[in-house]
Amino acid sequence: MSESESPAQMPDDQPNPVLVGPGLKALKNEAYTEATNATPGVEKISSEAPSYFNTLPGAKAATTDPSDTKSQPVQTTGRASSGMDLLRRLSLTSDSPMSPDIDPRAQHPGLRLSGRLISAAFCIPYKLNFRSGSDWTLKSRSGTSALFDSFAYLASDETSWSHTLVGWTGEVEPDVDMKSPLQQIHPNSSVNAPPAPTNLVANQPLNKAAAPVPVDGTKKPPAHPLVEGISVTQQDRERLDEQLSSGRHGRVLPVWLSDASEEPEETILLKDQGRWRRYSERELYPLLHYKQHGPTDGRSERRWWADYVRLNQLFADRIVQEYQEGDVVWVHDYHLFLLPSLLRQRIPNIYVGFFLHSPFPSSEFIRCLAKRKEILEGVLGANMIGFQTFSYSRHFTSCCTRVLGFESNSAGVDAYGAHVAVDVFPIGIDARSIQKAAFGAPDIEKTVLGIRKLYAGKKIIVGRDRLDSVRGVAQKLQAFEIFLERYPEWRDKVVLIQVTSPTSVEEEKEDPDNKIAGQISNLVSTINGRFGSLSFSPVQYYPQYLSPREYFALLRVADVGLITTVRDGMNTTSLEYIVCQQTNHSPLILSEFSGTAGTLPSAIHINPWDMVGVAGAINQALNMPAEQRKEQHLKLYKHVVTNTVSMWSRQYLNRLLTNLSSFDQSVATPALDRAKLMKQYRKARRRLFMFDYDGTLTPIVKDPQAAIPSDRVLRTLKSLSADPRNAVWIISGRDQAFLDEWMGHIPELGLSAEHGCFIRKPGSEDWENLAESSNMGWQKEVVDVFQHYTERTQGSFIERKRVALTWHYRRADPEYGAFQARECRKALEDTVAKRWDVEVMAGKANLEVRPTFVNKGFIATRLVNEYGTAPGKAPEFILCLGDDFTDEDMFRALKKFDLPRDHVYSVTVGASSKQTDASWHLLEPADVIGSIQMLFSANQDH
Ligand SMILES: O=P(O)(O)OC[C@H]1O[C@@H](O)[C@H](O)[C@@H](O)[C@@H]1O
Repeated sequence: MSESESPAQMPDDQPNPVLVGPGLKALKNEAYTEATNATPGVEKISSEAPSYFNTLPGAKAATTDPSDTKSQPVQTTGRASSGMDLLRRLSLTSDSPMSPDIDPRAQHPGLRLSGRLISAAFCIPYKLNFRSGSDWTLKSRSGTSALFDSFAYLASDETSWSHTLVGWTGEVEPDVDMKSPLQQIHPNSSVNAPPAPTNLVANQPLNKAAAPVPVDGTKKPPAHPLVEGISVTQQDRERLDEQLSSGRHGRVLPVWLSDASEEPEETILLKDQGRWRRYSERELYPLLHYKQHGPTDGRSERRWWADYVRLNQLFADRIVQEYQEGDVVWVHDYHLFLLPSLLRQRIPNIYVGFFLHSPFPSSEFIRCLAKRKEILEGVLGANMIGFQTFSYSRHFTSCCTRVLGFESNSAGVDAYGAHVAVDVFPIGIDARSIQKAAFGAPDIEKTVLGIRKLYAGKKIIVGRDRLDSVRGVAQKLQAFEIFLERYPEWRDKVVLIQVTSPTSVEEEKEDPDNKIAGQISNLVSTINGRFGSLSFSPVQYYPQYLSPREYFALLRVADVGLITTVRDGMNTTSLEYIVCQQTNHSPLILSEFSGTAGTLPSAIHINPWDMVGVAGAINQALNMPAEQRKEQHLKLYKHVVTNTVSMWSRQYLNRLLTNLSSFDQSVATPALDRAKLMKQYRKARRRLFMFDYDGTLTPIVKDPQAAIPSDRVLRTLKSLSADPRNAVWIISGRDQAFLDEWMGHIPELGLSAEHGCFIRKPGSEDWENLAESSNMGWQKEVVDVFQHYTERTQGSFIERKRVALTWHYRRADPEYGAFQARECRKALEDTVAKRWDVEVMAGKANLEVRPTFVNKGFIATRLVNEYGTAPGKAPEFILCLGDDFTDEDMFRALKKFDLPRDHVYSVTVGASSKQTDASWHLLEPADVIGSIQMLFSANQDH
């Protein structure tokens, strides 16, 4: 995720774990994240420094304790609102709690909600240190701070949800004396040792790592627990469950990722723990950020994929164990793309939302992914998918159309007949706690003064990024060099303080050459060599984690905030910077490639690839008059404090529930009950089968002529129709020639062509034309319209049948084809359909026109009527299967007969959430044949 890593930015060896043992003791100075939503037993930081509001002239102190979440906004007087009034009000309202949510159960009575919300995120908000048999050590996990704040909000009294967070434990680390000597120096050394930290203010190395390691030559070196694996017993796991349940994020259920087979074993061995992130962080993360790999033999990728599937399955298992009817599940981010579908397979009516925190690129990138189908289908199991910006959502819907052939528009995707809503929710931050940390944390004023003193007389440009190639640090340095070149008046008067924390990207972490780090340090040396002197270096580069205090102090002292990311889902650093600038009003230079850009139009937007443009923007920002800075900051600030992370959570959930209410999910179609079907099949002596062809007996393929029946299908139909008790019909939109050619050799089959225009009875070779008497004058007009669109839609073509006409766009560009089909349909409905009695039908990547008086429902009715409907005459077993809109006519026709319910099985092929008149569903054509073979072989046994 592309949120900033604050507030927990310290490296793991910082001596300030947030939570230690079951007592959940928080250390005062670093635990600001714990301050707003105090957990019993967790000590709060005190906030003595004046809040922004209190520092404003004439402002009335709202409360004495800014951490008091029950504080109320101050009422402003009746005079006209000045900018300052607004700021004052915003400053306070952002800090005051929102009124508790209205209970979603009251708002959406039709949904039968339980009031419980299960969030699924890749990792729990803590890093775990483990020693068998004793308490776990829990530290705040860095990164995705906004998301963790959202969980805290959902678990707080401010909402009526009962919240449970399900997440992976993350890489469990052994407690310090279980580690190898190497591990004791750099706890991260299995991954990438952090550089020796330096103190930002004193600029002195704190190099603890330089201490010599005592070596006892008489002892065998200890086994490396991260290599050998860590064994965690059932009791250890239970102890952790207990420790986790009392934090500010509410109930936290850890997912244990291991190779243990089905049932969780008594003792779990955690080994090569990094493997669980490999597929998502090596394959998905780069691609989502527009980076493509070179070709490989694909072996490693297959292994990573297997782990990715297992990871998602283990999450599904954990959630299913926890699930109660009416629960809402909210899945976060690309590590869990498969989870929505895995959940839906097991709980068809489940309410699931998904939110992607990273960018979603153009389909041109996604289509390069070997598992593109699985990934898209996985996430389409959700009822609603949220994105940070409109362009990401647009890319997603377009991808579903291009890669999966699903119809989509900006409101959502029709996946197997189910509507999956797609919407945009730019994430915010917890402005209130940032404000408190930046202005109220102990010693922060000292740190601010320290930095100012260090760079007295200089303008300070601040950059804080992760060292991923997509964060644009190299672009920033290059632009800064050009700035110093083109604007010599600023030399010696400006310093760029650039802080980078280690990359979070698996692939880059393990790059032995550390290319990006090398590139950055070369650029820093070049700039300092060119423009520095013995006493001053214009780039101060800190490759290290910062403590929250240093981080916020840095954002406060900045004269310019500079963000040049080349891809970023959101970029919450920019939002935190705005909160920290409430007294200075320093401008923000923001890359147009960050998700935040769309919501912050008052920042100075730059294209990070245009170095000269960025250099100009730096000059503009440094020269900006105070009044303009204030005015721009006011607008930015207003956005940040009104669009907080709590607001984001609420909006997402409200929209999800509204969508669920409008597409009645409670009527999800159940999977065909095969046992029931078989029972009735065995009992019945008169049985009627009606099969659609395309999409039911064969999968939909690019070229309609290539959709020929497989041997398995033909054998099944032959065997089924050989039983004299069975009447078996194919009721298709296909023409007689096609049906004759591929199924005509089975004499016992009944055939109906062109959506009911023709029928060929079992045992006969002649076709009856039911549309004989109708005037076909409409055909020429339809062909003319089709022709018009064929000429303008590359890859489309017309299929002329005897009566019905079909325009196919399956081989055209999917989005353009769908667009043209809509236009074509409108043109037909406005002209031909007004003059003639014909129906225009949208099929799967086609448009069909046929006379209105015949349809598949008419044939179904006729076939049932041929038996007669009186008891003893009517068929005792009817199985009718179809996949598309035209087959719904059959399902509707069957509903009109007054036959016993367990005698009639109407089955749609597609998702359970499809809007259909069928009573049952099967997922795909292979399941249709499987179910029929089951009946047939069962019958042979009897
Ligand atoms: O009704 P079915 O069997 O699903 O067929 C629908 C359409 O499928 C297309 O593939 C055929 O080219 C059309 O001619 C046909 O009408």
